[in-house]
Amino acid sequence: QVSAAEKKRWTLNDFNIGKPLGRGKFGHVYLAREKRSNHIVALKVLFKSQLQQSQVEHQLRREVEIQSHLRHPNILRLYGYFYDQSRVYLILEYAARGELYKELQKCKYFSERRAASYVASLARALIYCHGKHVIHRDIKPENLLIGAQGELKIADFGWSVHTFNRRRTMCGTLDYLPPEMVESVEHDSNVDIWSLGILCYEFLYGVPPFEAEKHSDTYRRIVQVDLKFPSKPIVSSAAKDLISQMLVKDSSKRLPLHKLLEHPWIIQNVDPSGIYKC
Ligand SMILES: COCCOc1ccc2cc1OCC(=O)N(C)CCCNCc1c[nH]c3ncnc(c13)N2
Repeated sequence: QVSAAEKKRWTLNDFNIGKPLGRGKFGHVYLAREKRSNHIVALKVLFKSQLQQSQVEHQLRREVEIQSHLRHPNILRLYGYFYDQSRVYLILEYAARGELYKELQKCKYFSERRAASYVASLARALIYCHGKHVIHRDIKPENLLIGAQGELKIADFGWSVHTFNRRRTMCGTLDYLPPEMVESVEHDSNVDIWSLGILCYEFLYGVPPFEAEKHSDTYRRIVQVDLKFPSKPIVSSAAKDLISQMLVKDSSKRLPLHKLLEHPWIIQNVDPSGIYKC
């Protein structure tokens, strides 16, 4: 069902623009208030010229289409969009505590309770997405935001499988790609289990498991699943067990997401309070 917000033809005049919230590859994000309802939102402004240059406009259209139908507490809402002659505007839910990667940088690494709570939220969001045949949400830290109650929000529209070539063209990090993607074979929703395992490791150790100086070394470490657990910081064997069950080369043997939610480390550590210190 299409809500009233989605049917309406929005224009820039409907909003008071506030402080900038950050800048991404294709544009800036601003805090904004919709004048009639006084509703606070985030407004992402994308330049058509840049979208055309990178040939991503049709992909953005499809991702906006997908995103506008997703309703989950851990997926950032897209309320609507509009455009003028030079820009595309996305009207988004505002995440009051900002970007997760900045939190991770500040804390260096998270406590096991905080890491387990985030991993459980992401698993629930991914189960929801897979139920709607949406896979490969780009769940690296840069695309995760924190809401006012400390809850995690996936902000990136999870450029779906069609943007696989985006990975090859956009020189983004390989760190989160599973073997079947770096080896360019077809992949399914199990890629998200791998990426979540990478993220769980990075929450606990502060760095992704296969990080290396050169792309070629990261590539080799991924395809060989060269998984090592440093002695510092001290991490429970339950956490290592979970990560080891997710970072498995054979995608059909990775721990299914609903099983992850029953794993002892998740059961023992999830802290729904959302109040975390470093
Ligand atoms: C094609 O685009 C798809 C949608 O992508 C985004 C939607 C919303 C976003 C960020 C998005 O992409 C990443 C990006 O632009 N940056 C990394 C720069 C801005 C960082 N956000 C900062 C931020 C703070 N409180 C927020 N509440 C809601 N959204 C936010 C933010 N940002």
